[in-house]
Amino acid sequence: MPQLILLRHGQSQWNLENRFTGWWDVDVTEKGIEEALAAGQLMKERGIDPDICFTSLQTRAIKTLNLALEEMGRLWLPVEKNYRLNERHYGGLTGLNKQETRDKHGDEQVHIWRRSFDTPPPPMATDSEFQMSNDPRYKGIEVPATESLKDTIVRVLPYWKTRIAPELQNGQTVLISAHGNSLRALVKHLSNIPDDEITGLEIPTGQPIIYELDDDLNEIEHYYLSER
Ligand SMILES: O=C(O)[C@@H](CO)OP(=O)(O)O
Repeated sequence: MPQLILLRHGQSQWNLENRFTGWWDVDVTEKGIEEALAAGQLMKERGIDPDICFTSLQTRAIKTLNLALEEMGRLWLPVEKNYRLNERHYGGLTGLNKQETRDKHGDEQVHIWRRSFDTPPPPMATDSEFQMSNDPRYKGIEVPATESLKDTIVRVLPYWKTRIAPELQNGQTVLISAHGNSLRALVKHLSNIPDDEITGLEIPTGQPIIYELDDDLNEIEHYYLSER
């Protein structure tokens, strides 16, 4: 039966500083490194044995994957990186402190920006210091100015359908190292979660989530590996 492992990157520098991050490329912290190593150790202990891995174009997810794979003795596994697994683009909020933004705009407005299904944050200015449009990794890709969770789902799902699902259907065990919102997109799809419920799901950093799937990739069950 196909098995899928979802892993959110370990704590990032801007998770620690409580700043809106999105497509800005921050590294993992010391704690994030420890979380990634612990995730790898846990997967190794429990006999989780991926055949192929997918990740985003962002350092925090790539590094988490590499640290976990090293711990598992699996640095040699094939890894495919794609911007479609990136975090949701946080638009003009990128770089701002989440608490300061609440103090300025109110809890309700910030909650809408963070957790509404289809209301995107204000767009990022073209001359923002956090603009990623000219970053070489996004050559040929239209970097969004902002994204809602709905927009993120629209970008993630075609990649799931064309690249990831076929690997699972071929009997490969797949490990995906990604981000809070790109993983929400996948979890929503896999577990059939309604629009108004998925925004309430908080995915912890560095905790492998196992999806056991049937041959049509319908969920049989899912669980946090640490809880089994
Ligand atoms: O800042 C971000 O990019 C994300 C993930 O850390 O935050 P949020 O919890 O608001 O989706």
